[in-house]
Amino acid sequence: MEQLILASASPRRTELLTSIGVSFDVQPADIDETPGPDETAYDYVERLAREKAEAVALSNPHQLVMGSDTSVVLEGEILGKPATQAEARSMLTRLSGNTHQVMTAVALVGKGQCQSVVSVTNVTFRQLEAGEIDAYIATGEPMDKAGGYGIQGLGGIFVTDLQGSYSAVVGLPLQETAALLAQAGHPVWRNWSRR
Ligand SMILES: Cc1cn([C@H]2C[C@H](O)[C@@H](COP(=O)(O)OP(=O)(O)OP(=O)(O)O)O2)c(=O)[nH]c1=O
Repeated sequence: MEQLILASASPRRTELLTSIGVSFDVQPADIDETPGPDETAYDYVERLAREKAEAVALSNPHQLVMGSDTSVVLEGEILGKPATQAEARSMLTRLSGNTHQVMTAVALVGKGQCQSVVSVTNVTFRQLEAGEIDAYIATGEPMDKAGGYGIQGLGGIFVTDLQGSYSAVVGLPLQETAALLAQAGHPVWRNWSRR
């Protein structure tokens, strides 16, 4: 198959895509991530995933390129990666005791075409104590993650319920990603070997 390029700087996405037996190159995309004035969170993550893939496809026209975006959405509001510790504190305080959505889009660009999917997962946090929020921020874990937490790390102790795709919360919905690749004529299982 044509070489697949993952247009992402996220170490979680590299790990997740590797875990389903796909081989690929990594080429992060640098795009403007400002939401449009009336853009819904759903449309926003889909557009960003597509624009990341398209940006990298420009210089790799004969390759398949995958882009993805994850946003945490609370009452319709997009919470991206916190820029400061104060912003992380404010996000975690708002997520405390509430249910939010994690929206992760994946887009696959090849031969001038783009296919995309959006996965929506409901995640519920218990009430968080102010002291534990501060201790969590001091670990550094929130800073490169949408919504200011990592479910796969220390942040896992905040989660009381999850409805949807765990892998999508970490950064890439595995079922949907494999389905996109299969649709493009590259079922992931063709590369599987004994392990
Ligand atoms: C909610 C949540 C997000 N995240 C991460 C996944 C993504 O890496 C990040 C969301 O930011 P993104 O902007 O989607 O991705 P990124 O900037 O890390 O990488 P790129 O745009 O180059 O693909 O948050 C977790 O690792 N665990 C979680 O529980």
